[in-house]
Amino acid sequence: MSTLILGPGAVGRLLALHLTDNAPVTLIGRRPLPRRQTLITPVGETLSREIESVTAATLPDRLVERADIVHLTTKAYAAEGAFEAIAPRLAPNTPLVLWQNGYGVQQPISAAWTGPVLCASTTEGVYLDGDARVVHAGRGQTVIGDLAGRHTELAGRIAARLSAAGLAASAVDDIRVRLWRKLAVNAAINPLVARFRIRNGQLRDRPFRPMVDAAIAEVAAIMTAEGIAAPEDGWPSLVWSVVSATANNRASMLQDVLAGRPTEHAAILGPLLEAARHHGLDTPTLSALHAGFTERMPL
Ligand SMILES: NC(=O)C1=CN([C@@H]2O[C@H](COP(=O)(O)OP(=O)(O)OC[C@H]3O[C@@H](n4cnc5c(N)ncnc54)[C@H](OP(=O)(O)O)[C@@H]3O)[C@@H](O)[C@H]2O)C=CC1
Ligand SMILES: CC(C)(CO)C(=O)C(=O)O
Repeated sequence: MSTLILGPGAVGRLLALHLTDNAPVTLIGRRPLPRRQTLITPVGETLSREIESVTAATLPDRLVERADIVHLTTKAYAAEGAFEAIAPRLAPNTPLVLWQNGYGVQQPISAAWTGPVLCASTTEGVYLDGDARVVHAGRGQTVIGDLAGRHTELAGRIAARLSAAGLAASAVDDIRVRLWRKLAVNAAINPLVARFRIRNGQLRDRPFRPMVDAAIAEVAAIMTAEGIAAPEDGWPSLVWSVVSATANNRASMLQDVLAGRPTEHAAILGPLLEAARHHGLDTPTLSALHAGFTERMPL
């Protein structure tokens, strides 16, 4: 049996380099990658492995036939298109794990795919350094579950496989809540730091602090309406503690903007705005941030 990893970016290669010692792994990307891939661990050690890399067009039948799991590790905006390119060739009961941030692809792909669809939410921190190196900047935790709570045992097996490979993971029965909570924090931080091209910690200063507070208030109202319980100390405390803990970070959305790549604003702000519309809530701050990404309007 073998593992297919669709989307050979930072998360995809982190998984590949950890899982390859226990089972054959293939990376599927948009272009061939060097076979020899190197991981820089959080303590600065290097670990190199030979990993087969193909594209959807060159993916051989022998690998599709043997695949017992697909990890989908593209950005949210690319996930559905990437999966559609290989889905017709997979056995219809092949388990799929979605690693995207936000809540943009989890529902449509869960509804469309015939096999079990698990969602992963991770706090691992990882980035690419060229085509042959991936830097594991910070260890995190991954939680895995499916939206309907029908595949708990499978989620447990996948989490155990990841943990055995060195990536701490556990199965959960409330993955929807976990994804929304992460989205809530990302929505209060990422669009603002990307819009103003600042590090996370600068949000604590004027003129940004009131903007974060306004975003948090809107996010909190949406979470309440969606039935997502607030964290014990409240949303402001959670968001400001993440800002402090990541003060020196250039958040992922800012890195995308600086690199001229598309951002994941639709997967992060989109579901919040849709929920706000559904519940009749006003979202001037989140709407202006969303419009800034989609229409290039001033905030
Ligand atoms: N990096 C991190 O620390 C964390 C990331 N996440 C989430 O994980 C997801 C992946 O992030 P990350 O790994 O950083 O993103 P990257 O941009 O590093 O990787 C995405 C990969 O997907 C590839 N890709 C795009 N389209 C296709 C396609 N049609 N077929 C196959 N491959 C494709 C890209 O290829 P190409 O090089 O050709 O563009 C790239 O290799 C995101 O949703 C992110 O928010 C969550 C927590 C932490
Ligand atoms: C929490 C935060 C904002 C840390 O930078 C993050 O998850 C990201 O960069 O996407």
